[in-house]
Amino acid sequence: MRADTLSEPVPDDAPKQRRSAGVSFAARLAFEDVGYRVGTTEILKGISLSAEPGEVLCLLGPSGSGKSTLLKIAAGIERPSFGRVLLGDREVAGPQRFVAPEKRGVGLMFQDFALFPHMTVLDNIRFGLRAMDSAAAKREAAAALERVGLADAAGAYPHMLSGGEQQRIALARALTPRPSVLLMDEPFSGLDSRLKDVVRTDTLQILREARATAIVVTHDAEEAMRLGDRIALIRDGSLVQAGTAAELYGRPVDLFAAGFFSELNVLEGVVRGGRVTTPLGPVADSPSSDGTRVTVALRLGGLRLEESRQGVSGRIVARRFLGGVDLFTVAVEGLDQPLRSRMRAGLVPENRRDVVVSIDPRDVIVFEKAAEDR
Ligand SMILES: Nc1ncnc2c1ncn2[C@@H]1O[C@H](COP(=O)(O)OP(=O)(O)OP(=O)(O)O)[C@@H](O)[C@H]1O
Repeated sequence: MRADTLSEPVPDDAPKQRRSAGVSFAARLAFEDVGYRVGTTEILKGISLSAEPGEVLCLLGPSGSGKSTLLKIAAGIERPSFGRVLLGDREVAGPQRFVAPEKRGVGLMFQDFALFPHMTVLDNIRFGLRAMDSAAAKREAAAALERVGLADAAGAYPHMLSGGEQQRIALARALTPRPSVLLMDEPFSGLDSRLKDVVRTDTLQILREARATAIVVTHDAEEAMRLGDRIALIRDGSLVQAGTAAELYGRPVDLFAAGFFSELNVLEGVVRGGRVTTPLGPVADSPSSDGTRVTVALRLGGLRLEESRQGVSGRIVARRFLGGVDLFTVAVEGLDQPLRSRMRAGLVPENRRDVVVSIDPRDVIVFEKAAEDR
């Protein structure tokens, strides 16, 4: 695992309160129409996006969508083929300008955050403060260790620490030189799921205390929702949608965005008399004209299986107990594919096969065909 910082070290005469408060000079980082090509392959296709000072922005997308490349462009590890990157008011990459990574004052924390195995924890953190006089660097590093709750580990070597502790050391190391922006690529991917939750929560708290601007790459929508003040969803090198978790979950721009945040049933529908009609009956209002064909996404939690209410008949063909919920597969007349439903565990009796299917309108998202085809 590797932790690195590309920040310029804090000068010796830095104000004392910076040391004790652990506050960085958070900056805005903006991508303006950033593109990246390798040969004729367009890896990033003109991305405009910014992280505001003190904000945690998550870059979310499937594997190969270009998230890491965008982060490397922010760091200065890659040069954009076109467009600009601004750090505060300063252009750090553009057609006529390229600021080297070590001159940008950004901190990096990548998935392989490799602490130096032959150095103690304290020395690992001091490494990022090489230009500082030794006593000041030691004080600074000790304060950083305290901030991440590992003051007692100063003399330990990395192999003596758990994965989560190593991750916190790496975070301390990246933050100690007070980067104006911290760039993190899948920082929790090496941790098991239980530890991940704890370390993620700790990390968010440390970022808040440091008031750092952070850009975090992840392919996990839940992680992005937990961490990000805003989320930028990327697919095939393009920005699909940026906004808060609630905006992306509640008003996804297309089926891809909707599917990234929830498991869905997808149905065909058509507008008749101001209502979207499907084989499950009318599911939503629509301002579109009669005959407009639409795609209906239905979150699994919004499909209820009941005994006696009026509605469309279905037959349970499979059922799985998942702890707090049961997952059902239900065949419904008029639909080629069975539907899936998630219900609170135990609500549907074990021996029930025939059910009536009803829909919670809050879990219905309608896309006109043009949006779906985007
Ligand atoms: N220097 C390069 N030469 C050729 N292809 C590249 C280069 N850099 C990136 N790519 C390709 O660009 C695409 C985007 O890569 P990138 O690592 O940015 O994706 P990602 O979204 O971070 O994926 P992951 O989550 O798997 O790391 C991939 O298909 C990758 O193979």
